[in-house]
Amino acid sequence: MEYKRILLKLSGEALMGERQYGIDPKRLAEYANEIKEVVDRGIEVAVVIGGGNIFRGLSGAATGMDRVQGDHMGMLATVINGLALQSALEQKGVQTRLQSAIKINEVAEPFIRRRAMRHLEKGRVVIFGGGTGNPYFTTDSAAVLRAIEIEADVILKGTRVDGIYTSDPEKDKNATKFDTISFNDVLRKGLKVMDTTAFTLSQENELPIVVFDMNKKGNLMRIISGENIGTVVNL
Ligand SMILES: Nc1ncnc2c1ncn2[C@@H]1O[C@H](COP(=O)(O)OP(=O)(O)OP(=O)(O)O)[C@@H](O)[C@H]1O
Ligand SMILES: O=c1ccn([C@@H]2O[C@H](COP(=O)(O)O)[C@@H](O)[C@H]2O)c(=O)[nH]1
Repeated sequence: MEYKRILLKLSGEALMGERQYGIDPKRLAEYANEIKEVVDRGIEVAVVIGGGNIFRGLSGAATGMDRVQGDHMGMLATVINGLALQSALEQKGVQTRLQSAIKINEVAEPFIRRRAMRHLEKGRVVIFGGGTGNPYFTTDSAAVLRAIEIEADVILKGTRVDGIYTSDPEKDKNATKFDTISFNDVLRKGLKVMDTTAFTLSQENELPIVVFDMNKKGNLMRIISGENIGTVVNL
């Protein structure tokens, strides 16, 4: 299928590059290049970015912090990453808007669906920060929610693994990769590459997801050009 409007989910953790914490400017610039290539092709691009390189609510809860408080910190972390990506894209001459699900008006526009769609029509990259704006969710769920709202053709989940495997490939070296898999199979087999809420929402709205390795140069453009890389999750 030829994509006109995509929702790209970027992992916050991947932004660390070789570091243990925070943002690697080299990795950020690489991601900006990948996105620019696609924008220059006339594809409308929205981005949801994670916050795992800075803070996750669950990690906070594990050390005794109130979960909701931790989730608020996690959502703020995604805004920080959104600002960094915005800056990296603008350095390359790509027009962008950052919209946040939590009000932080001095630094980002509030999320307004119609406005986001208008930005996309004008060729601006719209970065959605703040996740869904609610605790107990993840940015994977935010990615699916925003993709449905803006009527994206597909969710491209760019991560550090090259697709969905029979089990976590970072833990099991015998794991094998799926080229395609149904939502039902992902859920039945309990595959963990995205959370269940995100997969279920995508399935109910018949929105396909492609999981692919974002750290390999040119991969985003390969998907746009119709190459079969990564794993396609469909009905
Ligand atoms: N069956 C599986 N196939 C592929 N990857 C899997 C599987 N099970 C678990 N994973 C793990 O899922 C992760 C992919 O998710 P991703 O990199 O987006 O992390 P994330 O926690 O969502 O990032 P962030 O929170 O920083 O945005 C990989 O680290 C991979 O090891
Ligand atoms: O809708 C949301 C999205 C995110 N959070 C919190 O932010 C962190 C970082 O997001 P990741 O998806 O893990 O990258 C997440 O751990 C949550 O604590 C949220 O509360 N609501």
